Order: sequence, then C-alpha cells, then structure tokens
Amino acid sequence: MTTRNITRFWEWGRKIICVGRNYADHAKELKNAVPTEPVLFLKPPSAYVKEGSPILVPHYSSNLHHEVELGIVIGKGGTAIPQTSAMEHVAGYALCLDMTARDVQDDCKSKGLPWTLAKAFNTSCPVSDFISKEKIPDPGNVNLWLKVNDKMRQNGHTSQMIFSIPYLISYISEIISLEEGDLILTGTPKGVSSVQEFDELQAGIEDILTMTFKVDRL
Ligand SMILES: O=C(O)/C=C/C(=O)CC(=O)C(=O)O
Ligand SMILES: [Mg+2]
Repeated sequence: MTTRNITRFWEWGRKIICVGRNYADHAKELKNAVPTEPVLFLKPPSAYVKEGSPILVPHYSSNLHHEVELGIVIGKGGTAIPQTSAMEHVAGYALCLDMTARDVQDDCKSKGLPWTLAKAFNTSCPVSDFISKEKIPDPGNVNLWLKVNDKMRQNGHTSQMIFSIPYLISYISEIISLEEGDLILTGTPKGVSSVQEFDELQAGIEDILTMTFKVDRL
C-alpha cells in the first residue's frame, strides 16, 4: 500500500475551495460591493500546476489575470467546524495563484452564469511547495506579492482579509465538508492584471518561499 504524503496534497485529487472578494481593495478595483458573507467557488484538482510546467491561457480568453493568494491545506477533515478549533484542522499552507479569465468571468456575470469557464480550466491553480504550519505561526499576518516580468503588480497583506481564516474554515465546512488534502484559496489583494503568452510570473510569501511560472498558449 502506498502512503499519501500531505506535503504533496496536489496529487491527492481533493477539492480546491476558493474565496472571492475577501479583500476590500480588490472588490473595489473590480467595482464590486464589499461582501457581507464569503463568496465561494470551486476549482477541480486538474487545475493544479507546479513550477516547471506553464500556465496555459484558455483558447477562449484574451484577458487572463493573475491573483496571488494564500492557500490553506486541510490536515483534518470535518463538518461545521467551530471557529475556536478551526486551526487544528490546518496541516500547512501554500502560495497559490487563482488564474482568472477575466473577460469570460465578466461575460458569465452579465449573463448570470457560473464562473466555471473563467476559473476552473486546466492550470488555473499554480501552487507552490507545501509550507509547514510552523513556518507561518500567524497566517493572518503575512505579506504576499506577485511580479510580472520583474514588475511588481500585487503587494498585499493577509491582515487585510475581510473574513479571517478560522471564520472561513468554519463557514465553508458548514456547507461543504472539508477533507484531508483539500485546499482553500483565501482571496486576492488588489493589483490583479493581464498576463500574456511568454510572460514570467514570480510570486512570494514573506521570506519563506518564491515561485516562478511561464505563461503559454495551447
Ligand atoms: O466579482 C468579480 O468580478 C471577481 C471576483 C473574483 O474573481 C474573486 C476572486 O477570485 C478573489 O477575490 O480572489
Ligand atoms: Mg481569487
């Protein structure tokens, strides 16, 4: 029997639950109201891509955006997890990108359709190596940044989140039971912008980790 290792959670085929509009400055830059409840959507495990492989622009989009986000790796599953014990369910963290076909998302929004085509395509979730819980003692207090071709585009701080990590774990798990190996993307700070074929994206979290991805087109 092969044993699964949580440090390679992206190979487990588990859920990716994404939180949207969790930073007021990002909600405002896209002219959205600041939410009073978390906005949720999903990506399939086929969205994962690791460094060394490219982010692919979907053939039906001409405006692919980067969104740098803190990912929470679930280590212990549960349903209706209380906020007070939520952090006991966290195995660790990952630096993630929520790649978004913004033109497609705008079209879906105007037609009242779900965001699947805009958010869930192959390679829409570039992910770093696993970051142990010990390396981030306070996940609500870390700096995230992203550069495109060496130019800083996003430079935010998780202290700016509207809904805290314990609140998100509790809120999500009441609706969608969490399982070991699931990943929660906690939303992006301001500064999202377009990327093109051949661009290089570099993202980092504090002085803990950086990751680099090239953009390609099928
Ligand atoms: O409502 C919109 O126009 C866009 C929302 C998002 O893409 C939400 C996120 O994914 C996020 O805030 O991280
Ligand atoms: Mg996002």
